[in-house]
Amino acid sequence: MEIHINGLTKIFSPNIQALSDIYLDISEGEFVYLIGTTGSGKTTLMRMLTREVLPTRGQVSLDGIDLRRLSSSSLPYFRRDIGVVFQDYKLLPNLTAWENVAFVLEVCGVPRAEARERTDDVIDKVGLWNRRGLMPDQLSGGEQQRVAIARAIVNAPRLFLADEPTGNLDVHTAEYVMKLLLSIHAAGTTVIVATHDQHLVDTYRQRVVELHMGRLVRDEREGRYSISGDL
Ligand SMILES: Nc1ncnc2c1ncn2[C@@H]1O[C@H](COP(=O)(O)OP(=O)(O)OP(=O)(O)O)[C@@H](O)[C@H]1O
Repeated sequence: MEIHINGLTKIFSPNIQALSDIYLDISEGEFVYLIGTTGSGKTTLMRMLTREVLPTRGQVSLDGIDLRRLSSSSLPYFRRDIGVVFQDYKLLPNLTAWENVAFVLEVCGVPRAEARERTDDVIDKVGLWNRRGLMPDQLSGGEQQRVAIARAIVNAPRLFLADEPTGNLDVHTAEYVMKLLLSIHAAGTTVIVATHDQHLVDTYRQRVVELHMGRLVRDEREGRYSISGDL
């Protein structure tokens, strides 16, 4: 999915300007880290890509569609193309890990046999096959996070947004999750990862966009890391 952001500004209240005049283009299939200190506007920017937050000024277009022009009836269809893992995983507490993922396909009307197969595949991919029958409160934080990732990718989204996907994870699990995100990228999905984890950014190098107090202060495209390990 291709993203064009033009003069984007978000003012929550007279003294809270979360984003100031952002210009940013992201091509189909790119991987972008969104970095910046706490409160710099990363989450606000991502929530504007899903149209949860509307601009005060400026424009966000995905694949040439100006999000302001989307009708509320077309919003759910538009969002099916976007996989999201935000800090609150919002897993359904009364469904197992497997059911949390399958539920997405059920809502989208995918035939049952196909839904079962796709859910099995993705649960296996995130390394939760042996945990698939457990309820969210029986899973560790890192396992819940991987259920959230599985749920976000089961519908083969064209854009994947992750807010601090490795926050609170040990080094080993963080690495596992990161490789998972790189494999989603390798399959052609546009990926945006908001993170404070400088180690991650230095290890798996990709385009880096930095915000500071709502302004875009850095955009570096050099030194890509690919899933095959080439730098
Ligand atoms: N719904 C809201 N109402 C009012 N202010 C908000 C709202 N959402 C965000 N803000 C403010 O906008 C600014 C940017 O917040 P945002 O969550 O986008 O930053 P962030 O870079 O994601 O921070 P963190 O790294 O801590 O998650 C902050 O000052 C925040 O308090």
